Amino acid sequence: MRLQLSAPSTKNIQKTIQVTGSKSETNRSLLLRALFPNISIENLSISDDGEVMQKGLQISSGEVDIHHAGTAMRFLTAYFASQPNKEVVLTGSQRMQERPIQVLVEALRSLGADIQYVKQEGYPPLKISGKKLTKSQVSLPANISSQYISALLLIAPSLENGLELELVGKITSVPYIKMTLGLLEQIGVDFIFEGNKIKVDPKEKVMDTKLVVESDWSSASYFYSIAALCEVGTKIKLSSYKQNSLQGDSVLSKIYTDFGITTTFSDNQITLEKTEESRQENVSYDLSNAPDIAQTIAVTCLGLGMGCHLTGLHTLPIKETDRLAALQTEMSKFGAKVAIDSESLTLQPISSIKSGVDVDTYNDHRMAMAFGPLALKTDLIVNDAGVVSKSYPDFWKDLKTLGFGVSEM
Ligand SMILES: O=C(O)C1=C[C@@H](OP(=O)(O)O)[C@@H](O)[C@H](O)C1
Ligand SMILES: C=C(OP(=O)(O)O)C(=O)O
Repeated sequence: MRLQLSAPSTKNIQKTIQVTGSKSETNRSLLLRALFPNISIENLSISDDGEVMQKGLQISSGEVDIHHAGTAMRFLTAYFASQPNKEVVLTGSQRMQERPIQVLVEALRSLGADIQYVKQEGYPPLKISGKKLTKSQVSLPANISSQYISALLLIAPSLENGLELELVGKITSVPYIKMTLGLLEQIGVDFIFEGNKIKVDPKEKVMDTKLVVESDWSSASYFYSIAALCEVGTKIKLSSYKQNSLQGDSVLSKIYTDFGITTTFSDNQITLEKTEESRQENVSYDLSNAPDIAQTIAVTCLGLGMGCHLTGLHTLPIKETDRLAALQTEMSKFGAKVAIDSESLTLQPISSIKSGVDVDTYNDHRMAMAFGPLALKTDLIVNDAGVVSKSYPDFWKDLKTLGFGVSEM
């Protein structure tokens, strides 16, 4: 699907949008419910990643294909490895077969798991023969992906001796680890997280517990970007959000004050209001705790003619695409000057951007969604726009609700 995007007739938007549940909270909650059946879940993410996780958890033998879903790949690897009587081949899209998983496989093997690489050493697909894991101490690098750590933490309470993790190196994407621990806390699991050690106690049964998934903050980022590119007075309300979020991307409410956006929380809703024009020429952020909003922020800056220096982006090259390279290529099409290295991106301020650009999306939902708001500044085309279904299938429909021109070519 190739979409032509154009600006709404008014840049003073006053609308309300219901955003689907967080895919990160959803896929954790689903795994916990598979281990502890008296958990119930509300506001599940309606998305490809949530769907493949639900399907994967129902399978006991044969092939499980999780497409592009990183969390499903990592969480299900730990799940199947710890389930006696289950034997599966866990596979995914071509890109998933290029996303590393060795750290998790090594950690699980050190606990006694039986996991074989089907094709290339260190990468999916994996042949997993589930076993009862009785060892309880594991050490693993923490600087590549926090999902390996969350995967181990999620199965930890179901192991007969619990689990003690030693995290080696600088811990990346820390809020996602805290999100996992936050959910364990909600189901009554005891743990200690001190320095580079996490200890999780075993738990045989949990009380009847309802996990209510908050809507997705990474998805909210595109509305922050839209509000920032609109006129002062714009108000966009999003449901269902709360002030004490488990999601690290809720840092958006602070970051976007630099772009003139004030966030107010009330009755499960946030209101994003553009209260002033941004007065800064350059901004800089360390996004090692919030990697998924890097693309949004970079494109907001491009639209506002601002420069930015984003650091802590060392995980971006191994996500749905190499996001640093993809951002550089696509922003350059608009006339931007963008420099990247292995962990940062620098955008120079520019006074005007080119129109009629064809944005390529590289099978990455966030490439499509990050560039969408730029239609407020210039007409553009988004190629393979259906990729948004990974986390936010209604994204284009919701853009139409805000008044954007969205037409298939
Ligand atoms: O645990 C999670 O739900 C996630 C962790 C992050 O990955 P890394 O830890 O690999 O940075 C994030 O980018 C991803 O979208 C979701
Ligand atoms: C990196 C992402 O997802 P995952 O790693 O779960 O595929 C994302 O949604 O931005």
